[in-house]
Amino acid sequence: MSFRIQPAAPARPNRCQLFGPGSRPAIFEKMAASAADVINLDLEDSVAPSDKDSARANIIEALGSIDWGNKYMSVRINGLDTPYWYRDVVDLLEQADERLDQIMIPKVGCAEDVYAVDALVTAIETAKGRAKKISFEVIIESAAGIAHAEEIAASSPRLQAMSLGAADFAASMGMQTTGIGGTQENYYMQRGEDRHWSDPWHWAQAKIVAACRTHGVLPVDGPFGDFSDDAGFVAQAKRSATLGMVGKWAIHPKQIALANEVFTPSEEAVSEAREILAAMEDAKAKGEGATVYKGRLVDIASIKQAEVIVAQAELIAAN
Ligand SMILES: CCC(=O)SCCNC(=O)CCNC(=O)[C@H](O)C(C)(C)COP(=O)(O)OP(=O)(O)OC[C@H]1O[C@@H](n2cnc3c(N)ncnc32)[C@H](O)[C@@H]1OP(=O)(O)O
Ligand SMILES: O=CC(=O)O
Ligand SMILES: [Mg+2]
Repeated sequence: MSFRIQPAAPARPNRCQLFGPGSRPAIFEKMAASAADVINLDLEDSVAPSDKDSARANIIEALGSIDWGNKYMSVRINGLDTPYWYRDVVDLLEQADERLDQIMIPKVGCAEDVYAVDALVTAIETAKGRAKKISFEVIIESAAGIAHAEEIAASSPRLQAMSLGAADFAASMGMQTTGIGGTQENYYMQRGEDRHWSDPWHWAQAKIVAACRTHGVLPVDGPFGDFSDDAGFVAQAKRSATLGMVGKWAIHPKQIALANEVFTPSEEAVSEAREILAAMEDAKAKGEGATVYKGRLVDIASIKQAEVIVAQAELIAAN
C-alpha cells in the first residue's frame, strides 16, 4: 500500500437503486415496499418540463408521509445547465423531511459542479438547522464527466456514490447506439467465422471504480434499458460486480431481485473466501506467506481479496 492509505467507502448496502419519476406518485408506495436498498425519486430526465414543479411537490410530500423503512432515500435533481436545479435544492432542503438522505447530481462534468451544489446545500442546512447532513451521489454521463472522474470523486466530503449513466454517456460520446447499457450489436471482434462481442462500457466503468476506490466513494453501475432482457441485465451486472462496482440501478421493479442476487456474494463465494482466510492463518502459523488452496496459489494479497467478499456478505447480513 502506498503511504497514502485508501479510504473505506461508506458501509451501507447499495446493491440496487430503484428509480421512479417524481411525476408518478402512484408508484411511490410500491417503491417503498420493494427490496431495493436505495430509492431514487427523479426530478430530472423521467419528468417532463411541464411537470417539474408538481414532481418536486410530490416528492417532498412523499418523503414525509410514506413509510420508507430503512431505505436510503435519494432525490435526483436537475442538471446545472437547467433553470430547475436551484429550486430543486432549495425546496428539498427547506421543505423535505429529515428522511431525505441524499441528493443525486446528474451530468457532473467537473469538481466545481459539485462545489456549487455543496455551497447551496450547506447554506440552507445551516439556515434551517437541519440535523442530518445530506450526502451526494453523482452521475458520470458525459465526456467531461469521465475525463474528470478522479477530481469529481475527490470533490466533496458529502460524496458517497458515483454512477455511470450509460444513456447520456453514449449520447455525449457520440456513440452510434440507442441501447442503454449491455451488449452493443456493432461492438465486436471478428476472427475467421467467429464473432465475439466486447464491452464498450468496460473502460468507463474501470475508470470510475479506480476514481471511487481512491477517494472512498461507492462505484455504481447505472441503467440497463431493456427490462425484458433479464439475462442481459444479469450479464452486465456480473461484469460490473467483477470490476468492483457495488450495485446497479433498476429502472423497472423486475430488475431489483436480479441486482440484489448479483451484488450479494453467493454462499459458495463466501465459504470459499473463509476457507482461504483459514488456509492463510495456517500458513502464517507455519511462518509462510504463501500456500496452496485447491491447487492454486494464495498469499497475503489473497487475504485482502477474501476479506472484500466476507465484508460484503457481513454488511448485507447486518442490514
Ligand atoms: C435512461 C436514463 C435514466 O435516467 S434512467 C432513470 C430515470 N427513469 C426512470 O425513473 C424510469 C423508471 N421506470 C418507470 O417509470 C417505469 O418502470 C416504466 C419503465 C415507464 C414502465 O412502467 P409500466 O409501464 O407501468 O411498467 P409495468 O406495467 O411493467 O409495471 C408493472 C408493475 O410495477 C409497477 N412499477 C412500474 N415501474 C415501477 C417503479 N419504477 N417502481 C415501482 N413500481 C413500478 C407498476 O405500477 C405495475 O404495478 P401493478 O402490477 O399495476 O401494481
Ligand atoms: O441518467 C442515466 C443515464 O443513463 O443517462
Ligand atoms: Mg442521464
